[in-house]
Amino acid sequence: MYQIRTYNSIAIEGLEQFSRDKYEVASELPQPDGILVRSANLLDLVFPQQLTAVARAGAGVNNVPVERCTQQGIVVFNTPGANANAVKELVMAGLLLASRGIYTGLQFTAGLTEIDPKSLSTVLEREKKNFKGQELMGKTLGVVGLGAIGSNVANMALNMGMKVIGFDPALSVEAAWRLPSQVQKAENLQQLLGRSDYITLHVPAIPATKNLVNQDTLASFKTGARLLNFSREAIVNTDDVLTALDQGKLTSYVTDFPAPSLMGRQDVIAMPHLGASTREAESNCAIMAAQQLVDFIEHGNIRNSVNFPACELERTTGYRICFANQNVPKVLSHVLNLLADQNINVVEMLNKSKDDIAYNILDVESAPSPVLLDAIAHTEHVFHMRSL
Ligand SMILES: NC(=O)c1ccc[n+]([C@@H]2O[C@H](COP(=O)([O-])OP(=O)(O)OC[C@H]3O[C@@H](n4cnc5c(N)ncnc54)[C@H](O)[C@@H]3O)[C@@H](O)[C@H]2O)c1
Ligand SMILES: O=C(O)[C@H](O)COP(=O)(O)O
Repeated sequence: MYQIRTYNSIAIEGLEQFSRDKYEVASELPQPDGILVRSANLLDLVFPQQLTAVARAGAGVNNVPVERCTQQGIVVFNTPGANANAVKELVMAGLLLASRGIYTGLQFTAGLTEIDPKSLSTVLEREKKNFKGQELMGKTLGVVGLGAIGSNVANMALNMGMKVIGFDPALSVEAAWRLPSQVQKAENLQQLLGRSDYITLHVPAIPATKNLVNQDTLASFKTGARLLNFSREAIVNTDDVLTALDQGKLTSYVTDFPAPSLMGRQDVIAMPHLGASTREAESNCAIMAAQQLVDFIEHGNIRNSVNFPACELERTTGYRICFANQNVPKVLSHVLNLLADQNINVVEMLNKSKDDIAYNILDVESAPSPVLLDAIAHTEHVFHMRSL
């Protein structure tokens, strides 16, 4: 039996991907083969010896110690795009909340519990001027990061009659194809910030994006701009945003990652990390993460890993050897020689690399002996080996 340890509650549709005759899935397993996680913080977790994979049912992997996983031969997966529509829809709500007096207006009407019903309409009509807003149509939205979520948001904004300008220095070819031609491409962040009435952030939390919005970049914003952060807390310097709000540089800040100092302000709309919290997104992410985990655990296939190369091979024989090694010459040829020395024929094989890591799948004609497998596992530069 394989063991899968869950952190966070994972949608049932995902858990159903693990057949009961092969898998034990629970939140309290001491020696898991795989981990399934959402936002739980694994940064300080000591990983058990036989752990082979961590699957993040979602996009951001800043709660997973990816570098340490790589060093320990643990493959980290995420689920690109599986919750993008959910985030896009909440960004749409965020744009409206930042534009109209919805939030303050609701607070006002909620406080009218004691009012005389006969005067209600008079009071509402008298006070509504306090909650006047502006329309999105014709305004410019700056989208920072044009990946799965950013490109969806750009499309949505165009459909709402907004102009859209985008910035993404590392746009993938796939993402570029998804992007509507009406999206203007900013040459740099500063240009985007200076042209946008609304700015929405859709970048990963990585060292390069830490404090991306800070005192200096805020200086490039149009006065009165509105900022939306559905990415991560670390991408925005909260103190600098508070100063910008106080000085009127920013009109409002909508965030899915509220810091304590942001609470209780009328110009901050703070949500409790709700971006991916829809039935559909939770299910999509859980199914995708679980299927990737099963395919890796049972067949060694790698799809949507953030630290290992993509490597998928249809099974051609009953004997499969998978191994990972430092991406240096002669490792694969050494392993092939070990197999040849034992008269073991390779029927199909795939070798892929990503940065410093190479990963190999070898389908062989006959059963490799424990001694041969041991020799492969101990080949110089090999740091992970499984016979499946
Ligand atoms: N609020 C939520 O619940 C929620 C849900 C999903 C994702 N997220 C966050 O949103 C992030 C983006 O998700 P995604 O699915 O669109 O990921 P993605 O990988 O598809 O897109 C991220 C894009 O950001 C770009 N990028 C990286 N550094 C950049 C920089 N310095 N400037 C501009 N662009 C840069 C990348 O090239 C990529 O195109 C995630 O990493 C996660 O932190 C939040
Ligand atoms: O990166 C993500 O996918 C989101 O932040 C969603 O996180 P969650 O799965 O904890 O809702």
